[in-house]
Amino acid sequence: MTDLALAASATEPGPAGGLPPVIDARGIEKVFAGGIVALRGADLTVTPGERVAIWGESGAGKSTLLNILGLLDDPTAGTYTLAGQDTRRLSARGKDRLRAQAVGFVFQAYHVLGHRTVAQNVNLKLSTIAAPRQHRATAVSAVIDAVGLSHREHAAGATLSGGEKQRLAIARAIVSQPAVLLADEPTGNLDHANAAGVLDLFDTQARAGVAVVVITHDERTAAWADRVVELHDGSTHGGSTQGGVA
Ligand SMILES: Nc1ncnc2c1ncn2[C@@H]1O[C@H](COP(=O)(O)OP(=O)(O)OP(=O)(O)O)[C@@H](O)[C@H]1O
Repeated sequence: MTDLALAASATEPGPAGGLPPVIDARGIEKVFAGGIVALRGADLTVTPGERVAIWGESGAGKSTLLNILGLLDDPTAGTYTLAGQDTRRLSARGKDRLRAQAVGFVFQAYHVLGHRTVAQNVNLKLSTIAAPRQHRATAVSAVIDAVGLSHREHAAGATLSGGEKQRLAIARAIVSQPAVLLADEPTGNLDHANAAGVLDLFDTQARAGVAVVVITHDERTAAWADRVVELHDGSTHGGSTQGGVA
């Protein structure tokens, strides 16, 4: 388990008697400019090591919720505690710091830098959290090995296959040992074998205590999750296992 996940689980046990949630979002509303209501009272609690799929039709608010969970956007109402920190109390800089330390992102479109090598892509994430320079090379090599890309460590990102790009994106997301991994359609561009490889890597993270939250339209990915949370018109169904807040 990562330090942040441990810190989050070191508080009182949750209402259900298990680990307290590392993600605890309640009554989340998001109204965009022009009055567009994307979320209307969404709830989501996720404990360390849990694998949660978020499922819902186009426009249901899935990406909006993921952006809020990843501190890329603020809710217009509701409370959100991430890794034990009430995000309403954080400055913009505090949110940047918590995001860099606690959250790893994986997107459908990979967002790999094509002109940088595999190792440089991963190393960039470590520079965002100011990791000690003497530890970076070892940490970078270890995660590149963990995702099965050692033979491509010095290849340019642009030369990787789609499956390799997504494994690189996962290496970059996990190198900082986040408490939470947030993924938006991570298997959407991949064939069955590569999608299964991505889910295997997520399993390894979950077993290490990382909370994994995945937006998906893919039934295999939904079947893989411990829990499927349905978003419908900005509201969650099954967002919490703890005390009926969903
Ligand atoms: N920046 C924005 N400004 C205004 N409206 C937005 C903005 N972002 C999203 N929306 C609207 O909020 C609603 C929810 O969008 P969101 O992208 O969260 O849905 P989604 O469930 O992820 O959809 P999809 O599966 O198609 O990606 C939609 O009506 C969308 O048009």
